Amino acid sequence: MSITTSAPATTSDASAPLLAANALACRRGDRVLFKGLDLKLLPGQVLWLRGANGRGKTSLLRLLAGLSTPEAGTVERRDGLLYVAHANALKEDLTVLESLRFLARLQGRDTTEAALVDALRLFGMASRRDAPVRTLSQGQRRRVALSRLALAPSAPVWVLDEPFDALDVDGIATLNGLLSRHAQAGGGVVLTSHQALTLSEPAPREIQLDEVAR
Ligand SMILES: Nc1ncnc2c1ncn2[C@@H]1O[C@H](COP(=O)(O)OP(=O)(O)OP(=O)(O)O)[C@@H](O)[C@H]1O
Repeated sequence: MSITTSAPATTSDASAPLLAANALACRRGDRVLFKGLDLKLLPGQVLWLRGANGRGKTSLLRLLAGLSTPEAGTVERRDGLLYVAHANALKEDLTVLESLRFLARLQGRDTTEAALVDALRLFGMASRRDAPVRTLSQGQRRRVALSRLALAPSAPVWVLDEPFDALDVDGIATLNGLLSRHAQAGGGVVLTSHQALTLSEPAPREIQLDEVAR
């Protein structure tokens, strides 16, 4: 069974998918969370993965990112994927700048300090570059974690778990702008969000995990 999407196909259907899940099944413990799940992410698309708490959104994102192995099915992805987990994975005792450098290196990126500061500036965090992470609010931590998205050149596929969590109105606008530019440049995004999206360009395609077979 295929998952359903709420928007019609886009004109980029002719392009090769950035990411494709085929007949995917996921088991956590003794429970099958979903099975027979098909999904394609085309260049220029933002997919909004929805579903009730515990339905398996994070589990699916981790499968798409190659961080866990499916019970059945396959995931095909182009080279270059950036995964931002729900947890910010920032070290409390590092500074903001050190944290972003560390995250960039985990991605295999050796980025100049100027580029790191530019990315922080986009999220309004450049002035806190020397502050220890432990002194930041939740929203500020989210901004630092998301600054990875602003490091150019970026991976074509972004997999983002609750990226809007804890962001204020300005932070949401900044992230929306980044998502739009990424899609316009031919990238693709799969994200989860319990809050309604305000992104309009491109209009996100909804994927309702509650409708997928267990
Ligand atoms: N390590 C684990 N071992 C066993 N079961 C797990 C494990 N991690 C998660 N689960 C279970 O898998 C199910 C799906 O969890 P997941 O985090 O993917 O859901 P979600 O849709 O992202 O939820 P939420 O909206 O609450 O973030 C849950 O019922 C959870 O209890």
